[in-house]
Amino acid sequence: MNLPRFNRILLKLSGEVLMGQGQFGIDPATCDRVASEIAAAKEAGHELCLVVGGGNIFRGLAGAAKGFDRANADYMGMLATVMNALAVQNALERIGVETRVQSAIPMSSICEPYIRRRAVRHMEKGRIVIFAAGTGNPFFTTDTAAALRAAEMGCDALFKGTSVDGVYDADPKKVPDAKRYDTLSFSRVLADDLRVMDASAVALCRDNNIPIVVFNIRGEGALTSVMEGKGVATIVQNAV
Ligand SMILES: Nc1ncnc2c1ncn2[C@@H]1O[C@H](COP(=O)(O)OP(=O)(O)OP(=O)(O)O)[C@@H](O)[C@H]1O
Ligand SMILES: O=c1ccn([C@@H]2O[C@H](COP(=O)(O)O)[C@@H](O)[C@H]2O)c(=O)[nH]1
Repeated sequence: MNLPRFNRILLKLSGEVLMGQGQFGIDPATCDRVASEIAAAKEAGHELCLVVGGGNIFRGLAGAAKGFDRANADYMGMLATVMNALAVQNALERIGVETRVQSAIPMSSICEPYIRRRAVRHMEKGRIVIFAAGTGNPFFTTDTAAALRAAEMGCDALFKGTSVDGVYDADPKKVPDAKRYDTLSFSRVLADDLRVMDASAVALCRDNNIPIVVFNIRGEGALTSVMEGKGVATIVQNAV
């Protein structure tokens, strides 16, 4: 599909994708591949910031289902996103891309605390800012953190790099003949309860008029082609 060219982009990287072919944890080769595609997007003139998920390590809801206190489990999930952020930072810096990690939960020995104006300044200097620890609050996810940071950083679009190639009329992992959309409106996603992203994240993007591009980031070159406005993706935006 043809996507408009977006200048400042928040890329939400699924934690699960960082597992590569594994079942858990962080695959260094996958981090390297994603990093080189991010570097190519930067070279092509995009301004980028990242929010990294934690699903490859720990999800609060899954922890709560096993008996952990929900808020505690969510804090564990947020800590998982910090590990992923450091892994992605490492991969980017190995290929010469300047980065800063900012965490919504201050941990000053490891990274900077989240300070919006400082993050904006880093971006103006051409650094890629990696936002860790989600929103810093339990009962949220990194999708909502991505929408929040996209709004705060004045991004033109939120790209959700995940393990499905767009938004379907039902979960394609459960319904094999689900139909994929090329474009659809925020209100349709919410009304039809399409769960590729949290409703709170979708509503935040709708209210701030930030289009969401959902694409599969697992394939070699997937990020590059979607950044170039090609490839398979679904764009969710306000009805025109
Ligand atoms: N209508 C739908 N269209 C597309 N995907 C859907 C839909 N409903 C549910 N999904 C599911 O949403 C998932 C993507 O979102 P999810 O929140 O699980 O992961 P993520 O945010 O990419 O990663 P992580 O939690 O690992 O950081 C897909 O794997 C897909 O199975
Ligand atoms: O703002 C936030 C963001 C995340 N969490 C917790 O972290 C995990 C991992 O994030 P994913 O979005 O699932 O990748 C999430 O399951 C929550 O438990 C949070 O509490 N607040």
